[in-house]
Order: sequence, then C-alpha cells, then structure tokens
Amino acid sequence: MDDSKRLKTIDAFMLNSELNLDLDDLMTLLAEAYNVPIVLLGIVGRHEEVIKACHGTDIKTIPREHAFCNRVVDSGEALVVSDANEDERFARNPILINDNKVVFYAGTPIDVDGETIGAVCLIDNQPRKIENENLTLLKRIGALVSKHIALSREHEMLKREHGLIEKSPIVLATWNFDNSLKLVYISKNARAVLGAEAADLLNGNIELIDLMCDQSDADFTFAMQAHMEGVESHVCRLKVSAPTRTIWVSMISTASFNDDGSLVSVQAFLFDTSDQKYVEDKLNETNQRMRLLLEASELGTWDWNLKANVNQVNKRWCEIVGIDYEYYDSSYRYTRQLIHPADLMQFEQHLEDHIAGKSQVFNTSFRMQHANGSWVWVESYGKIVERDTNGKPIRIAGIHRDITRRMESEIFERKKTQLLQFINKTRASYLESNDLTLACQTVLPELIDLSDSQFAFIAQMQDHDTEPKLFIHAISEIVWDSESFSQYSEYKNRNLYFTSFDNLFGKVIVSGEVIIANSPKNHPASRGTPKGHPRINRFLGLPIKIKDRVVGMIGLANKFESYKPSDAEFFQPFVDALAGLFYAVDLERARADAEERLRKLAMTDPLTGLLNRRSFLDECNRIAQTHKQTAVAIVDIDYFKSINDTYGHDAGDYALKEIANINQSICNEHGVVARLGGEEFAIVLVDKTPNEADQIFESLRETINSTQFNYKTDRISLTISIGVSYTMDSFEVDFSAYLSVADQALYEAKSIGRNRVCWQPGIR
Ligand SMILES: Nc1nc2c(ncn2[C@@H]2O[C@H](COP(=O)(O)OP(=O)(O)OP(=O)(O)O)[C@@H](O)[C@H]2O)c(=O)[nH]1
Repeated sequence: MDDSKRLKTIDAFMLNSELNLDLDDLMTLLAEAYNVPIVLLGIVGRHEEVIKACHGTDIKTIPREHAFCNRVVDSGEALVVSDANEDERFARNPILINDNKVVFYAGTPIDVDGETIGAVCLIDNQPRKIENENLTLLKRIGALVSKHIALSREHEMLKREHGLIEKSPIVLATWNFDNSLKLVYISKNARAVLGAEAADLLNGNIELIDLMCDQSDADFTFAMQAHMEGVESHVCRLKVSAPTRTIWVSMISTASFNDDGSLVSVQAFLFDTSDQKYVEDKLNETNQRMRLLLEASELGTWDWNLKANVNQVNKRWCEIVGIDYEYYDSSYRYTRQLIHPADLMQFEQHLEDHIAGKSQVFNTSFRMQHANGSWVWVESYGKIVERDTNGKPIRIAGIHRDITRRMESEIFERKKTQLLQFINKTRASYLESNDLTLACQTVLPELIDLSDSQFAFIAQMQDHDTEPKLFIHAISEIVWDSESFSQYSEYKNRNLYFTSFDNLFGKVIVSGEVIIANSPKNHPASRGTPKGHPRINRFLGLPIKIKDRVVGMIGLANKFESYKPSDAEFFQPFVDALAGLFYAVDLERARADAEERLRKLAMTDPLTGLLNRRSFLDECNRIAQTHKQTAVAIVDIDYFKSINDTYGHDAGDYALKEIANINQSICNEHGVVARLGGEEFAIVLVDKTPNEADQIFESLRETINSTQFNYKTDRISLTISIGVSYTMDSFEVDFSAYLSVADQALYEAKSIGRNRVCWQPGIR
C-alpha cells in the first residue's frame, strides 16, 4: 500500500527519541487495569516499529513485517488476536517479546492529522479474551494518546522555532491588548540583542521603552499607538542603548484584531541593523561630501531615468545653460532641444553605444544653447547606474563640465591653422593653374565650412569698361527656377556678373566696409531676395581692397549663429591674400596687354598696318606647312617718286595707305598682304592655279589703274607693276629666294612699260 502520506506525517523527530512522550506511566496504568504483562505504544515507520512508551519490556524496535501493530496501521482499525497460535496470520510470526511469543494482542490505532501512525497495544504470552466494553475503553485511550502525540509534536515544533529565534539576532515580542498593550512574550535572546533579560522585561523590572534613546522612545510609542488606532503593520528604526554600545534596531510589527476591529495583540520582530545603518550613514555622508565636492568643482550632475524619460539635474547643471533651477523641465525632450543640432547626432550615437554596452562610459562634448542665446560647450561624462531584472539599463547618471573657454580657444587655434592652410591652398591652386576663377572655385567649399555658413561667393570688380560690374569667380549652387538655372549656367561658363549695386552686397562694394546683417530683411540696404530664393537669415560681406580701392568682395550667408565682427577679423588674412591675387592678376593682365601691343608693333608696318617684311616671311613659312600651291608677288607703285615730288610726302603717304587697303580688300581672303618697304608690297596667294592667281593680280592692277585717289584738292592717278613667282610645292621653300624671283619678274614689268603683271618665266 502507498503509505507515503502517512510517513510524511511521522516526521523524523516523532520516530527518534527526541520526542519524549512521557507516557510510560500510562502504559503501566493500562497493564494494571487490563491485567496484562506488556503494554506498549509503537509508531510504525517505513521499516520498523519504534516503541515510544512501554510497560513490561525494554524492547525498542520491532521489524515492521513482524509487528502486530502494522496490521492496525494498515487497516486503521483496532485489532484483537486472542490466540496467535490459532490464527494463521500470526502462527509463524517469529516475534518474541521478553523471550515469549506474542499470543494475545489487542491494539487500537493512533491517528494524527487523519493518518494512522501507530498503535497502543496490550500483549500477553497466553491466549485471552477482551470484553467489548474494555476494547471500547482501549480505543478511547488510543484517541486520547493520539491527541497527546499531536500536541506534543506541535509543542516540540514551537520549542524548536523558539530555540531558533533565541539563537538568532532577531528578538520576537508579543504584547496583548487590554486597555493598554502589555508585553506578554519576548524571546530569550533579548539579552544578547537588546541587553536586557527577557524575564526582567516581562515582569516589568525593565520597560522596553526605557532602553531607547534620543527620539526613539517617541518612535516606539508612535508605532504602538498606530496599532491601537488600527494600523496593521509598521516598520521603524529605533536607537537602543545596549550595555556595551548603542545600537540601531529595526522593528517590524504586526497587529491582530478582533472581528469588531478591536486590537487583540501586537507581535514584533526587533533586529540589530547597526551595521546596515552604519553603511547607510557612511553612504549618506559620502553622498553629502560628493555633493559638496561637485558643487565646489563647478560640475553639473544629471541622472536620467530611461524608463520614465526624466532627467534630474542639479543647480549647477542649470547654471551652465543659464536656466532657473525652479523652472527646469526634467523631460528628456527638453534637454535634447538644448543641444546644438550639429552635435545632436554624435551625442545620441554615444548614448546609444553606451546603452548597447559598446562603451564602458558615456563621454562626449557638445554645444548647448544658453538661455541668452549663445552656445556653451559642455563635456558630459556618465555611466549606467541601474538595470532592471533582465539587465536592461534603466538609469544613467553623470556630470557636466562647462568647457566653453577651452573649446573656443582650441577651435580658434584649429581654425587659424585651417585658415593658413586654406590661404596657402588658394595661392598654390592659382600658381599651379594660373587661373584665379578655378582657384576660387576650389576653395569655396572650405570657405563655407570654415565660416560655418550655408552659402558663399567670391567676386571681383571689373570696371575696365564703362559700366562697373562684379565678376563672380565662385558661388554656391542656388537654383530655384529657370532664370536662376540659366544664371548658374552663365556662372559655369564663367560669364556671371552682378551689375546692380543697390542692395546688401552692393553696399559692401560701394561703402568698402564690412557689412554684418544678422537680420538682413531689416537692414536698410537690403532689397530682399528674388521670389523662390532660399531664405537668407544672416549675411556677412567682406570687401577686398587694394590701397583703399575696392576690387572685390566675399559674401557669406546663413551661419547657424550670428556673424560677429570677430568673424570678419578672422577672415582678414584670407581677404588680404585674395586682394594680393587680384592685384597679381591685374598686373599680369597689364603686362600681357603691353607685350601684345609690342608684339603687334614689331610685326606691322606703322603707316599701313600691314605685316612688315619679317613677319611676312614668318607668315609665309607658316603657310608653307599647310598649303602646297603658292603664288608670291611684289607690287610696286609706278613713278612713285613723282607723286611725292608733285603732291608732297603726305600725299605719297596717303596714296600708300590707299593702295594698301585695295591690296587687302582684293587679296586678303586668298592669302597674305604685307608692305616690304618704300612703295613696295608683297602678296602671297595660296591654293590658286597660276591662272586664278593671275586673274586676281590683274584685277588688282586694273582696280588701281581705274581708281582716282583724292588727296585734299588733288586728283591723283596711279598704276602698279606686279612681278610674280610661283611654286607647286611650297613645303620647305625659301620664300626670300622666291621674293627675289618675283623681284626679277617685277623688273621685267618695269622695263617693258609698267602697269602690268609679269610672271616668273616658264610658269604661264
Ligand atoms: N611718301 C613716301 N615716299 C616714300 C616712302 N618710302 C619711299 N618713298 C619714296 O618712294 C620713291 C621711290 O622712288 P624710286 O625707287 O626712284 O622709284 P619710282 O619713282 O617709283 O620709279 P619706278 O619704281 O622705277 O617706277 C622715293 O622717292 C622714296 O623717297 C614713304 O614711306 N612715303
């Protein structure tokens, strides 16, 4: 059968000798009453029956399988065996008590918690009978013994519990209420814990409240009063003067009440928590010291609850950003909106990394907006200080340090270095490309970056023509409609000019002064922006000057913060560098113009503007590279000396210029015309057959022959003679030699009557 439940009821102490039932006298009484030699009380365990009280034997245990009582336990009923010898269930039972076989047995069950755990039995070594009423009496005695055992067990358990408490540092106390609370129990360890004997406390020699010092007697009275007023449980901490030292005792008390709500009793645990209090005090002290230290060290503190999204800060934190502590809004959203937009992403990335466990600490620097509108640099250092049961961070705490001064000087130094590099880059770019526009375009993005602006342009004045205008070397791409698009295309083609100066940037040019407009629409010079143009919130115009003459400007717009005079000062070296470059470019341009003029002068005949002999020969050699058929002619005015003589030298000059013009108008499109000197011209015709060339020369001769040259009041008629040489392959030809050949043909023309075209012999 399954007797596990029953065995559970018979716990260890019931089987061993610890539980002294003190029932041996009862067993003797029963032996006498029933007139039997042996009476015993046995508890049947898993393997044996343990005799807990007996009369007439010293036996301690009986193997379970031989125990008659086991039958009682199995059936839960009383058992009477009048003669075991006659009963086949027991006939071969080897059990002997006092060397005698058990012959008579009458047992009644012992029931505890509804389980039969053993039996009280009468035993004899002779057959006997038992009257019914005697059996009933035995059963009643069995029931009484059952109760006694249950009570003994409970008593033992309580004793153990109390024993435990008495060895522990926890004092258990009970007060009963009868008009007032009276201490009716206090565990013995009161002496060890509170330094007063339990007996003294119980009989009133010592009052518990008298042990308490400072305000603790009031706290104790308050606790008891609270229970009398219906409070069920209460916790307080009491300072107690124990004989050797003062201790801190925590008291947890609970009250029990009648159905009508009237107080019955109060039970309390009192335990020494001095160590804990010491640690707490130390912690408070440390915290206090930390707080003072933090305040003295100018550190702001923050404590951010991630769950509630609330950021608690101290006064100093508020001071750093100029906020009144009383009006501080602890929502994280508020803190977030104080952070500079340019720093926010980095700030949140650091935070995320720390929460995700990627960094040991959260440590970053960023700008926060001060209540006065300026930006302060803050260094933040924090750490997760609390996690939930799943290990998820729920609190981060840290400190803030105002590092504005340090950062501003660091940034200023860094920017200064950047500016120098930037200026060098501009110069190097110009020197490398000899292209100022390209140099300006190259550095424009860095200029925007360095000035924290959104837009910028670099422009140079061009007033070589009558209308002054501003040439845009470089400008941010701002396109919002087709017109601005074509403007930007003009810029790409290096053809964008600003011509109107009746506006904000014009003011820079006209006044030659730095213009700072942090609210441009309110500036008197502002004419607004075209419809569709991105908003210009802030503007800084820097004039570029050479010896007080404005030669250009830099325009910067939409810095996140206000432009300040210090910005203009900061960029002055760059402005000067640009002025230097503008000056260099102007000088270079003037030098190139002069050179070009000189070159042209060296190449041309001053009277007629035609090429001179040397440049004519150069031109012929150039032509020879690409053209094969070339006719070379020398044109000479007939009897020119007599023109000079008759009409004067000026008239002669006039005639020379007129003939030069006719030469050009007829021959230029076919080749090159030059004046060789005196009244002699040279003409080269290219890609013409001898006949085609001859027609052109003939037409030239005829034109001059039929033209009347009017000089002042004089009517002058002229003729020319032309000598022509010709080559089919002009490559590597010596044109000086060909000129000589043409000269010979000219001589021929002169000698046979003038006003004619004569060819090199053998060509036509
Ligand atoms: N007005 C003027 N006369 C010049 C210039 N250069 C040369 N002459 C003159 O041109 C004249 C050339 O005369 P000649 O070489 O004798 O020849 P010609 O009178 O044209 O006679 P043929 O060539 O034989 O028909 C000289 O009187 C020069 O002084 C010039 O630049 N201007």
